[in-house]
Amino acid sequence: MSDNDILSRLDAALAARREADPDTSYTASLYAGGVARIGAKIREESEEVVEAAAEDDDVHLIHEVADLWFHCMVLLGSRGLDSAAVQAELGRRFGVSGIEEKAARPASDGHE
Ligand SMILES: N=c1c2ncn([C@@H]3O[C@H](COP(=O)(O)OP(=O)(O)OP(=O)(O)O)[C@@H](O)[C@H]3O)c2ncn1[C@@H]1O[C@H](COP(=O)(O)O)[C@@H](O)[C@H]1O
Repeated sequence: MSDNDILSRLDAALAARREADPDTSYTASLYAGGVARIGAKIREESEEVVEAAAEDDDVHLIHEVADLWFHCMVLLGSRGLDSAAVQAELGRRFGVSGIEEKAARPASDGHE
């Protein structure tokens, strides 16, 4: 099994946690707190990623990015989505220059 399979395995685990007890599942406790709680964790973990990036400790950086990915996956799970949807979007973008893609966006596109 490749390391990439961990994302789909984790997707399945996170989906199963929708029925779990928040007292025994960290994921279920995040779901119970909704976007406010999950979003707060994503902000916190994002900050920790940036702080780790300023250090010369690759293991710490990888640990913090894993925390951030995990909490983003929980956010997707809370909406009934999963990492496969994000991988599909990255696949759609693959090979398209970010500079060219942004220049081709319609003027009405609200994304920055
Ligand atoms: N991959 C993860 C995972 N990554 C991080 N975390 C938790 O995320 C939390 C992060 O907490 P904190 O912010 O307090 O910790 P921190 O920011 O790393 O702390 P410091 O860096 O400041 O020391 C910790 O409780 C971690 O255990 C995770 N919790 C669960 N999973 C996966 O989710 C599955 C389901 O977990 P449960 O829902 O708990 O059963 C597990 O089997 C795992 O596969």
